[in-house]
Amino acid sequence: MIRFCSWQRRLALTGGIRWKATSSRVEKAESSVQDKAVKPFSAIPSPPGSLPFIGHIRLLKGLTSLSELTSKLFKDHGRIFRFDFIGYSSVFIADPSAVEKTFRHEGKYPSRSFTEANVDYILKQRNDRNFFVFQSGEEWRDTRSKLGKQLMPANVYGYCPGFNKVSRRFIRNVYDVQNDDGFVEDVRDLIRYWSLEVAAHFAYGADIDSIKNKGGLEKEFQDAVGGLVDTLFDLQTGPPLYKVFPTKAYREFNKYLDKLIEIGQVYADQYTSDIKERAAVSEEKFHGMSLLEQWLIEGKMSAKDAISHSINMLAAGMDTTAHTTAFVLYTLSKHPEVQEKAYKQITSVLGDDEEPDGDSLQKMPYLGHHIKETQRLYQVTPYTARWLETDVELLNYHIPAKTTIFGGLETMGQDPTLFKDPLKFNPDRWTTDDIHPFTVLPFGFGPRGCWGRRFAETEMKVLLCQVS
Ligand code: HEM
Repeated sequence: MIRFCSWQRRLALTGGIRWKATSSRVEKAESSVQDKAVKPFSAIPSPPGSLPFIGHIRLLKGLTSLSELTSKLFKDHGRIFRFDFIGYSSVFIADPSAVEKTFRHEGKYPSRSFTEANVDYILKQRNDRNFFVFQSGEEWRDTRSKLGKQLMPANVYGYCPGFNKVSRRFIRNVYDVQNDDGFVEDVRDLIRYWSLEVAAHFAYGADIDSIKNKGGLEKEFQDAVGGLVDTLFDLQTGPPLYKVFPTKAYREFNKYLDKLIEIGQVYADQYTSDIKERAAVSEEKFHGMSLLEQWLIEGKMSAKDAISHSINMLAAGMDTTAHTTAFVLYTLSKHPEVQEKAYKQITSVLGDDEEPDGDSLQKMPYLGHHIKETQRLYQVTPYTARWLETDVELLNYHIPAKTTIFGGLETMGQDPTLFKDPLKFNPDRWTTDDIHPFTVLPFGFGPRGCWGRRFAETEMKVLLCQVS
């Protein structure tokens, strides 16, 4: 097994803020639940100093991680607090039953937040509304229904041979950067290459060697995805001045999106040129074909839409999976007992030189528990988000319709009232402990939940098998 150094300090970029609930916080939360009278929205605890229209915007100044701020606010206010921001109020909750209730009220067209409308506005200006993650209402529902078939287990498992190949290449790359003592200092770039290569495999059927192609399209793609995510953050957390003039964030968002579309088109031209000849395929052959090929062959959407959705999958799956995988390897390196258990399970299912496929992966539940436990402590997104069309009552407070409700995943994942010994890394808790299902939701929930969950979990399990 490859030995990884522990890189906790350097990797704790977005999550990993640890704190212990103080008794006053828990008491405060419990007392509010015990008081049965429903209180008005204005009574929800909130940081002081909210100004007209801009609200608490001053608290965002100089912030590099929103979760840093919200962890503090949960500590200060308990399980629910209100945050005012450019004319809107959002509510943050750290209670699994309240998170569940929010999802149960999400309606036919779940929406993540009012900021979706901001992105929708920009896409309308571009006359470019076929990006799945940003779609809403009937348009979103229609797209999602057209993409259902590709999520079937047989289809996802059909990519295992490609995932194995890319994972073997990752290991070879890791060996290349090992030091004389057999340790690897920093594998973040290699993990990002791996996640781009697996995503390019299922999205386009591309076989990319990022190290060999250094400086090529892959690097441009990664930079564009990173840039897009950063500008999205700026667009969503600043006043919508781009409606008045093209702000820097607005121009950059468009620049990165144009770049992604350009690269998607290059991949599409390169890897689907023989699509017409392959149009008559049996169901069995269909599995294992790239997403783009399948969508083009199915013909339920235009080629332009199919290309946009394939870029969307690549972009949505790349950094999320890389981040999670970095921490999966980190927790593996930190906990020899976890390595041992994973190794035993893998070798009890796979023979020498045998590679994992859908059947064998299903016989390795421990790998799933290891991933889930990693996600409990090291979240990609520290919140779930929903914007409801109807009023709802949460934790004895009235929440009016059209309020964004954020579920504090990071806070709940480390809450000692929800997890025994919460800072202990223990994958076995997922078989033994009684855990509320809405406490750890790294992929969100429901019809608007992560489209690529099965892809991500399969890729990571294949990598774990290859690493052992
Ligand atoms: C460990 C890796 C990943 C994590 C942690 C993750 C997490 C998430 C989360 C939290 C959401 C929002 C869900 C909600 O609002 O309920 C989401 C949405 C989405 N994810 Fe992932 N994701 C991962 C990998 C992937 C991959 C590999 C793909 C593509 C194959 C993908 C495609 C999407 C898409 C398209 C959406 C938007 C779905 C919609 O709006 O209907 N994700 N993801």
